[in-house]
Amino acid sequence: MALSKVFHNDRGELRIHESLDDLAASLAEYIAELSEVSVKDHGVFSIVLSGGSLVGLMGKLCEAPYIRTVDWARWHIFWSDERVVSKSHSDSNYKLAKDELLSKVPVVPGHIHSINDTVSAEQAASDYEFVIRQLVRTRTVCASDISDCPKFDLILLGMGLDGHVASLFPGHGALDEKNEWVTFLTDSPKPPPERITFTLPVINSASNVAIVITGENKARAVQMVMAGNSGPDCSSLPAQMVSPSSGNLVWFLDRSAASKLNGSGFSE
Ligand SMILES: O=C(O)[C@H](O)[C@@H](O)[C@H](O)[C@H](O)COP(=O)(O)O
Repeated sequence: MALSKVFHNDRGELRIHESLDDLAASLAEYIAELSEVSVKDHGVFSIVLSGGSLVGLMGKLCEAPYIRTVDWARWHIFWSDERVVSKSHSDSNYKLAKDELLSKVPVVPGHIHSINDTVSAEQAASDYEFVIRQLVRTRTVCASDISDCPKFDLILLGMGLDGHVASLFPGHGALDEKNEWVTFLTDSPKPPPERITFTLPVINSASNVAIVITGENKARAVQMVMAGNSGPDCSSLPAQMVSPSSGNLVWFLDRSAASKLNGSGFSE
């Protein structure tokens, strides 16, 4: 059992782990459990990945016992955001997940829903939304009962130093998108500039959202997010806007990322 301390506050459940290894163990256990519950409930596990360090931290899923016990054939895999580059490019979130996770577990290739990498960012966003709409129509992905959005079983997010999640950056217009499920950027402050991203209504309609943050360099951003402080332009940080309407939010932190949180009023 991984060593972690669990706290609750109005931002959800906070799990603070002694080490990266403990965090990786706890994350694998959490994902495997949600997979089991979702497959039992509706026969599918719809899981949404992000880029960055997250995928590497999911590595224990490729090992015993999960490699045998997870019902991989029921997984449908999506991305909360993707860089609009070729799937073989080192910036591709698809390539990252394929190399570090998906090529090591028996998922069904037809269940890996990556973007069309041969078109513009705008077209890629619209094509991706179309694919998801079809999957909601055929009930592969559940529909939200409180919004016109899909209800993914689990959306996994990382957080940048500036508090961004998916490709929703502080002060960017994509944060205000209310109608589209997937939008696009051609001016991402973090390279590469062209990206597609799930919008906040989609993220906040999920059954479960987990935000995974590690490292000392994220401690200040974590402190700001948890304290409800705003960014330099006085607006909320994107990570603060993640608040599933009828789902659960869990923050996975290591001790370094949580190092500035002491005394922030969390209750065990
Ligand atoms: O495509 C992307 O750029 C990511 O999806 C992005 O949102 C990432 O998750 C964060 O920047 C955290 O990345 P790190 O964990 O590597 O800092």
